[in-house]
Amino acid sequence: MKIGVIGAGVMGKGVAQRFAQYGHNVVLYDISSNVLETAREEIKKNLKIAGMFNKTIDAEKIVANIDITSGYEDFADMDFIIENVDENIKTKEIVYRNLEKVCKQKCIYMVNTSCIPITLIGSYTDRAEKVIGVHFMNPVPMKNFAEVIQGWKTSEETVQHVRELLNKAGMEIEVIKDSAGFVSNRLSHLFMNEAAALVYEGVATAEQIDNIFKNAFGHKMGPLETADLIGVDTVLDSLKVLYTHYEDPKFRACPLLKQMVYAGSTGRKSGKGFYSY
Ligand SMILES: NC(=O)c1ccc[n+]([C@@H]2O[C@H](COP(=O)([O-])OP(=O)(O)OC[C@H]3O[C@@H](n4cnc5c(N)ncnc54)[C@H](O)[C@@H]3O)[C@@H](O)[C@H]2O)c1
Repeated sequence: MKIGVIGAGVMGKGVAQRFAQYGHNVVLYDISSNVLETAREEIKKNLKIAGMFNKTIDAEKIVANIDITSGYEDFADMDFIIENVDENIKTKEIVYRNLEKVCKQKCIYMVNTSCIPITLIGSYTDRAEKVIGVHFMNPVPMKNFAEVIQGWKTSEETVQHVRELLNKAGMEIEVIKDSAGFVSNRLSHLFMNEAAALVYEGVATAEQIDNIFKNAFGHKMGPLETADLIGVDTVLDSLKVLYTHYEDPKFRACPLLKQMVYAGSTGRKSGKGFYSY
């Protein structure tokens, strides 16, 4: 299959790597030339590390399945698009309007989003029946599960095609109806936001909160370790989407998250968040 991957940040790089590993031809695009310049090298580095534990992984061969592009023209012949740009409705709208100008009518759009309703994204296109949410988990090459979201107009045929593609790429899925934040992030963002509020109020340190969470509930990671892994900026963007969509104060972002983003403390990707890396 030919797969266009849009956005080469935390998620886009992981998505490109997974599908290239499963033998697909991947075309990767990002609006930032800096991001694009380093994307293939970073993917190759990750594959080389993975290759130390799994001798069947041939980093050079897999990376050869990934082409980099600096424009939309190369997406004309794609079977699937997997979009991973910022969690910002305006940014995503621009991308889908651009895709509509070039992609063949049979192409399925897979929206990787933390919270944005898939029915809304479908409204930016003339193919809402072929628009589906695929909420990949981070890090994508290692997480063999995705939450799949069927928008109001997403067809059963599209669900079936995406199920096949993901199953063949080693992934299990759970298909749910459309709702901002879906199942995973309506729950997890309340945990992360409240954990940030506990730090903000000085009730406990990030380490203490994560330790209590892990030991009390048996989770592998605490909410603040998770926020750093996702990206504090992405968590904040997602809370904004949830707050706007539900108009419910329970999703109002803790001011500490905003200050951290202003300061560039966005978590693992910047080297500093609730923890230092
Ligand atoms: N980080 C996570 O753990 C996680 C998990 C699941 C889903 N998501 C979702 O995946 C999406 C991407 O998240 P991320 O963490 O990779 O973000 P990121 O900030 O790491 O990467 C986003 C990338 O999109 C690029 N971009 C911005 N505008 C663009 C445009 N118009 N065209 C092409 N590229 C553009 C940016 O340059 C950047 O490289 C978001 O919607 C996010 O909510 C994130």
